[in-house]
Amino acid sequence: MSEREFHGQVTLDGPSGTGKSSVARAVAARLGAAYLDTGAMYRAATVAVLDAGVDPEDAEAVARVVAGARIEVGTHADTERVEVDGTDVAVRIRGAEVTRAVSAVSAVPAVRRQLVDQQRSLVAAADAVVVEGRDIGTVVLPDATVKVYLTAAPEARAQRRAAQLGLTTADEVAELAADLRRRDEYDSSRADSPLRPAADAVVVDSTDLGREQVVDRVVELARSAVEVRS
Ligand SMILES: Nc1ncnc2c1ncn2[C@@H]1O[C@H](COP(=O)(O)OP(=O)(O)O)[C@@H](O)[C@H]1O
Ligand SMILES: Nc1ccn([C@@H]2O[C@H](COP(=O)(O)OP(=O)(O)O)[C@@H](O)[C@H]2O)c(=O)n1
Repeated sequence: MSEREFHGQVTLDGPSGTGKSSVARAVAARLGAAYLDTGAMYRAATVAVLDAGVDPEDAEAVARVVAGARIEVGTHADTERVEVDGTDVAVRIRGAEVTRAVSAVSAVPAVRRQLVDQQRSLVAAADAVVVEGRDIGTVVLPDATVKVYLTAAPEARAQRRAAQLGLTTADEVAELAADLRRRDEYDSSRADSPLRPAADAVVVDSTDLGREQVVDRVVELARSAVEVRS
């Protein structure tokens, strides 16, 4: 099969800093597939919550605000479009304020139901798609063609994220590592759709792999899944 003949869904789940976004974009480009960043949707919902002046831990208020927000994301690997009620929030969703609050917002079941519905509609519109998040293989697309769960050692993840954000001082890196630990804990222990590998996911540990090696591995899995099917 040529890479471009892939039809189906590739899911990439895992904690922060394992390489999901960069790998998912590159795999989508290689397969000629659409790309969906579900984390960006939870981050956009968090912008709406913060702008409404609501406490991210107040589940009822969070659900109400998000139900009234229009969250739109693009599905092209090479351009990022994230909007809340028509305002571009693509830069703001990566800021520290949103990162601090996003795990609380995404633990609210009504928020998850709303965004999962939206994610499934976006996926249904694509013939081939790579979707990244925390619960894609377990909840959003349980019948996906290929499921990958990315892991990496916590120190490697913190180093990568620090380099990406241009953080250099030991204090900044320590603070970031603490934030990753806190989010891992929050995302893995929530009652609704906790972060964990699907039973049929292939676990790829990227600690000692370069980004391109991970991309090759995922493309290879997509290629063999289609060959097995045909
Ligand atoms: N295998 C890898 N080795 C080293 N750095 C990587 C690897 N994969 C991704 N990166 C880099 O690590 C940073 C975080 O990756 P990203 O894709 O944003 O992770 P995630 O979406 O899982 O949080 C980025 O700067 C990315 O280029
Ligand atoms: N499918 C998803 C995607 C993200 N999330 C939440 O959204 C947060 C941000 O996701 P992200 O993928 O942008 O995070 P990073 O890995 O980029 O740091 C996560 O910490 C989860 O709390 C989720 O609950 N379910």
